Amino acid sequence: MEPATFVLFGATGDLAKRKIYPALFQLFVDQKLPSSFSLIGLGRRELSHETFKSNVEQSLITFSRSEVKDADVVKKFLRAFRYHVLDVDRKEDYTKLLRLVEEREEELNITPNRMFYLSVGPEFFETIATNIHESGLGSVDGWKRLVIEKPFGHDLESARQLNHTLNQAFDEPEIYRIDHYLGKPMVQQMGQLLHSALWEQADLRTRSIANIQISANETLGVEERAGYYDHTGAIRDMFQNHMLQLLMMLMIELPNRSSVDEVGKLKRKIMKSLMSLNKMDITQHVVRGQYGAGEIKGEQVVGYTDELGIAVDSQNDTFIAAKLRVDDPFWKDTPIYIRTGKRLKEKVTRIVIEYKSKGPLKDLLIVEIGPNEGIFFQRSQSDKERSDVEMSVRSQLSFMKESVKDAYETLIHDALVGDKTYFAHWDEVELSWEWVQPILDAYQDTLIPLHIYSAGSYGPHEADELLARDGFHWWFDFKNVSNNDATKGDIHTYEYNT
Ligand SMILES: NC(=O)C1=CN([C@@H]2O[C@H](COP(=O)(O)OP(=O)(O)OC[C@H]3O[C@@H](n4cnc5c(N)ncnc54)[C@H](OP(=O)(O)O)[C@@H]3O)[C@@H](O)[C@H]2O)C=CC1
Ligand SMILES: O=C1O[C@H](COP(=O)(O)O)[C@@H](O)[C@H](O)[C@H]1O
Repeated sequence: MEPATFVLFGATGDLAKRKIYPALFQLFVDQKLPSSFSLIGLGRRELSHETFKSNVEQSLITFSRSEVKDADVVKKFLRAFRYHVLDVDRKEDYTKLLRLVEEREEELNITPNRMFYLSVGPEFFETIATNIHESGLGSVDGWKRLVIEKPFGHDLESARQLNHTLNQAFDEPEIYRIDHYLGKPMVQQMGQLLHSALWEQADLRTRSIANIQISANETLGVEERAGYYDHTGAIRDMFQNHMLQLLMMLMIELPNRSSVDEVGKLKRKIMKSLMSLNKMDITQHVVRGQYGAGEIKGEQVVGYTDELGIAVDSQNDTFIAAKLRVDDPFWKDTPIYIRTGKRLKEKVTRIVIEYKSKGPLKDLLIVEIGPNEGIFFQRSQSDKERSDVEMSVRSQLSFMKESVKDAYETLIHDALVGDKTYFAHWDEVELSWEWVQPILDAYQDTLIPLHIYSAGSYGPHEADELLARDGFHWWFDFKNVSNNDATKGDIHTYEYNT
């Protein structure tokens, strides 16, 4: 792998501690970092190199997925780390940063390949990109790359504006937009696993699909992110990016497997084929919710507007469900239902493909993305009550060979080797915003009611009606789900109702 300097904006922040350092450490342990590697952490607070390193070490102890046992390994890893004080608005800080980066490149005798990772608030993205360009940090003989965290814009217009500014400093092939759902092992292996599953259940290959359901249900509430979340909501936080990416990743695999080289092109085609919603459709096809007080895993939790930092009269959405249609011969009769929300009954990200059938037995292909992973075939009796799911057969068709990797490990590694396959490309991002924008406008004009749902439920019952109108129901909204501690990854035991 080519040598590289990793310039990390936001090195003292939450994401760096929880995700970026543990991922880099794991890559180091797995010998997947360049042999000549330098990291320069940036933040406003004054820290010595040593204090910075010891903070990073602490974050490894707390968040690393493999136990940090060998002090020598950590010490070797931290040798690459330096800290530099930088305020994103102060141009002179970038000039000093350039000197430090060049010094380190000379010291290590490495080609100036620079990866700028923006783990800071989105309000800083444009300023930083511009200053990288103007300071000369981006004028390199080697490669330069910009890794950018979400959210990418607040709406269609701001996303276009942001992209325009970034393009003054970086070309599109140099911009790596992280969508951590694309780094999830199950999402990356979905194509391969789905096709081996369809090999086993060969008749499904030719059967028509009745509907598709994509759910990303969370038990967590807004946590400490009130400032961000209260003007973002479920639609911008999850739907516009992660949920639409899941949809694209699924649809490029059905009905036939596509070549990996074509991923970008196919995703664009899919987004273009999504039928856009007019005002009337939106009121009928989109359900918006906000959690009220309730009980999660036996504990009482407060409603959204009683959360710290949230306005008491906030009209922000913590839940969205939508019905999508695709203008394509294969998909034209197949509704796609997507939902995501906070403070729901269980933590699960799952895709259910329900096949058309004449009798009461329904054939389902289930892609479990997290916290459980695998592809299952299930033949189920479906009764009028949505939760009355009688499990007659459930067989695991495909499973992950390597399932423990964190999305950030994969994505940071891909960015270091210059593989953009699992990053969100501008066209997809723009098309996603284009699709979502009429819903944002409808929210703004209060055309869609905000339904309050009890924490610990599966969301507002209007989300059930969305499917019931078409003769369907959400699969696996179980009556009883016992979860263990969410912080340990939300492992469940399901109690099927028979
Ligand atoms: N945390 C998470 O779980 C996730 C975060 N993200 C995204 O990642 C990004 C970072 O989030 P997170 O780590 O949570 O945020 P934090 O608020 O925890 O950290 C922000 C970082 O930005 C630095 N910073 C703030 N203002 C300035 C400034 N004027 N000049 C230079 N540095 C500054 C802070 O350093 P200092 O205070 O030292 O200046 C700190 O290191 C955001 O875009 C967020 O949306 C995406 C997915 C999940
Ligand atoms: O990006 C985000 O994702 C998380 C959910 O991620 P998951 O990997 O646990 O499914 C969500 O909680 C957060 O609000 C959002 O910003």
